[in-house]
Amino acid sequence: MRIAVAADDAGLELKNVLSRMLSDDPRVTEVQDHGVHAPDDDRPYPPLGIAAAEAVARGEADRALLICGTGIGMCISANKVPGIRATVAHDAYSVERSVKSNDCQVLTMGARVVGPELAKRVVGEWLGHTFDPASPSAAKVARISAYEQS
Ligand SMILES: O=C(CO)[C@H](O)COP(=O)(O)O
Repeated sequence: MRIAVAADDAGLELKNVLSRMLSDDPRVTEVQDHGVHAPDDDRPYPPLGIAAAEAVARGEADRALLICGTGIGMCISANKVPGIRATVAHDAYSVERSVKSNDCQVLTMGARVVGPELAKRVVGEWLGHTFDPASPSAAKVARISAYEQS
């Protein structure tokens, strides 16, 4: 699985922790880091999250993991990219349903909301879930896509 990651300065430290974890995970074949890379880089979250979400939309990454202070700004930004379904989540059940019910390709987290150990646990679980296009949820997700395309 190819994962695009991005964070603003509030999320940089957690992004680095999670990127290292992803790089060590055998399920992950590539981590694409869209920045920021230094704590004095104060670029705002929208272009960073949008760049990572666009990589998913173009098929260059399978999923994206985006970090800001709350995860909310990254989530709103990523959801503006056509074809992207992004969610903020900090718990195991929500990340599971975000994939299995909603076919979300983007997970966003808040570095000011969740600690690194819980975040690592939740991201590890996230990697293990896949969407079943034959499930009853698929028709509901298709309704979202149809609205977007109309
Ligand atoms: O959490 C953020 C956006 O949702 C971001 O890290 C900080 O945004 P700000 O409160 O507007 O500075």
